[in-house]
Amino acid sequence: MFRPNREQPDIEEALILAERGREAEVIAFPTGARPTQVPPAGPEAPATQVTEVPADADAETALGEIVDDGEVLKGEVVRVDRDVDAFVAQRGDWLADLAERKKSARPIVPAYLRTREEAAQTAKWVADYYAHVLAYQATRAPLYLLRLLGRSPRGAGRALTAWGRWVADAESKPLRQAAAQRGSTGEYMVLSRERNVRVRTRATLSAGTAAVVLVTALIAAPTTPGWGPWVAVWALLTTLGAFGGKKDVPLINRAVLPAKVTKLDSDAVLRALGSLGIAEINKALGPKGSGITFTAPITRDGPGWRAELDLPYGVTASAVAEKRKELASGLRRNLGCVWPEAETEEHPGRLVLWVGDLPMNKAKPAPWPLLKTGKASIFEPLPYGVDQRGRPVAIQLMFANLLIGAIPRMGKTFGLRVLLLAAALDVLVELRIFELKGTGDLSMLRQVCHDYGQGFSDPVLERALLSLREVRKELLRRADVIANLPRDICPENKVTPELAAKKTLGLHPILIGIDECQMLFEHKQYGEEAGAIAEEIIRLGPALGIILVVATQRPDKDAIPTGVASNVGLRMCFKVTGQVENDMVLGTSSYKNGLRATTFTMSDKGIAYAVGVADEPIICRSAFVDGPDAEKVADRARQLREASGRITGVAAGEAPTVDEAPAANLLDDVLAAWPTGETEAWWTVLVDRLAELRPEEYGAWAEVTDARRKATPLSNAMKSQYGIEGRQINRLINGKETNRRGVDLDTITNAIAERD
Ligand SMILES: Nc1ncnc2c1ncn2[C@@H]1O[C@H](COP(=O)(O)OP(=O)(O)OP(=O)(O)O)[C@@H](O)[C@H]1O
Repeated sequence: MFRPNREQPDIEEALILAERGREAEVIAFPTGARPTQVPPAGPEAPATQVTEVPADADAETALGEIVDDGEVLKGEVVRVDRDVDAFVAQRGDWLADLAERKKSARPIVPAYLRTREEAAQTAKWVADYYAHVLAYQATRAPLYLLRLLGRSPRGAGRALTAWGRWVADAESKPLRQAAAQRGSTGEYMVLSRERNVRVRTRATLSAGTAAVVLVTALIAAPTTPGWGPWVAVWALLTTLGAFGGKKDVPLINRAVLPAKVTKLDSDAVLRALGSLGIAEINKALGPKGSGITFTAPITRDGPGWRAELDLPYGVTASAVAEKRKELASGLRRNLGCVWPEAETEEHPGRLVLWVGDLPMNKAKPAPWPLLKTGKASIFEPLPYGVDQRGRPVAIQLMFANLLIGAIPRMGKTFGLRVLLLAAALDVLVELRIFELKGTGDLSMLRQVCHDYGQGFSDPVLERALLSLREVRKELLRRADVIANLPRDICPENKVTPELAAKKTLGLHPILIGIDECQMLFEHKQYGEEAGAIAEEIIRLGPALGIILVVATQRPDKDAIPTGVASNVGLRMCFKVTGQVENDMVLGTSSYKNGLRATTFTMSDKGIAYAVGVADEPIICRSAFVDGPDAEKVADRARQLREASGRITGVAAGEAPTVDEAPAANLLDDVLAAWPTGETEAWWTVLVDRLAELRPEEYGAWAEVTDARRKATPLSNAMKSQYGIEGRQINRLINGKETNRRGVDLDTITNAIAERD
């Protein structure tokens, strides 16, 4: 706003003023095109013409408009919002003010006491802290004792000097000297007499005390145990040692605290922010800078510390998050402990810095809530894992689709399995699972699957395509069913929990999970059609209760059809190596916006960026559910489904399960690969020999290093195709007894005989 002063018609001066820094800048008043008359700021403010500036106009435009009016306006350029502020203040809009203050009101119950877990974590931290300090000082106690002994001669000297000075009444000496210098004989004599009396009394007192101590010692000596004098000498020496201290060398060292129990303080935070190389922050922290404000004291928050602060104007929290490594260096903490985030409910410059006691990958994994008991509902968020602060993370799969990407061995299948197990615990969900690597990581779910395939041979991939075709048909049927339902039953034209529960409508949720989806989407014959159906499911499925979850260890445009990659709502990216893969999984420009799964290290297993799970992207770690536990959960899901009569398809034996069905006969191959002279063999040994025999058929099985996972595809195939169960076989390996599952040669030959 420009407030004219007609006595001095000099527009140039106004322009200079306008150019001179913020104070005199013409600021656009965000009212759109409609002019608003703003009341004067106070009684001294002259009644003025208000020149309105469009919301998007810059300073030059504003001044140009003034000249166009034909008037030469001259005067002080003032900030529009100054008047607005004054106006609001005049109105006494205390309600708005209160509402604003409420936003930053601190919680009544401190964060560290909000839940039982958080209180327990805080108590543990306090206990750890004091235990460390205690142990630290206790181990140094002998050193402190030696120090005291070393200082005792000095202490003895100081004590004797002080005692001598006291007996000799040294403190009154300056007074006597002053009286003598003034020639004040009377005063001097009085002081001398006083001193003599005092010296006599003190000397008598000292001698008396010494006599009492001596006599007591002599009386007590016969009854004192042998160590008594030593203790007395020790006590004397240490007391004298305490008197003999040096100011610059403290007796007791400050406990050196490990990062685990070191408190985060504001100095460390500011030092770290100052080391990021962000000019505005450095300016604010400089001698004439405005400083950086902590909007709340640094507190415990879960197993770590939380600092909340306003960055300087124009600096965003994501700019700081991008420099996480530098921040960790500035804080002298492990990278896995430092998690800067934006406080989304405030402004982009509000930074919440959470610094964990332990790196995320070293923290004890939180137990999965559904591990031992419980059912799930796919309409509710499914328990998945925890975020870096140890807070539970749940993922709402219903009405969404999920894409998971990572380089191999970072926890993609474990994460996928947690979600599939949770979905299996909702009896309404029809599961169609294809584990296209063939290692059997999801094989425990076969017993609850409507459709299941394992491996990457053509029959498995074809089965996966057929399943997608079936789902596509189902998509069309469901669209019809929903369109024909009365409004009061289906008000929002989408599947609800009530509709899903009505068996007759057939609107139960369907979850298709494809691990290593690139095997299917890149297939010469089936890939294109599978990709097209997947896209269709991604776009139309959510409202119709159909969910697609795909995971890949090679996130590129061939592995994931563009339509899938760009339309999927939930995304999880474990470690990847480059920006392209990062953006492929997390969405375009994610890398630029600071979501960098490339910064995860190889030991960050199970840790991923998750987009779409919460309002803002989060970092989370999947619950650790290993193979045996997963088997138990899947068994429980089977029981739940049996009890509610929801076993269909493959699980009910209605449709053929498709495994990595080798082109040749597996039984014959096992016999051909059998180690000469052996009557029994481990599955793992057979897998290696099969891979040698037919690398193209069995090569992938042998790539797996983990013994249990390596054995699974073969043992599963033998069981499902020929009903052959393995057994434990004990072998002496390097002098050590080792137990693994395997099979007897007789079992194989009998099965061949039976077949033939
Ligand atoms: N949440 C977790 N916490 C700790 N370790 C984990 C977690 N999730 C996975 N891991 C570890 O990471 C290893 C690899 O996991 P997983 O098999 O899921 O990897 P992947 O990405 O699917 O690998 P691939 O692509 O080769 O199949 C597992 O053996 C497991 O020990």
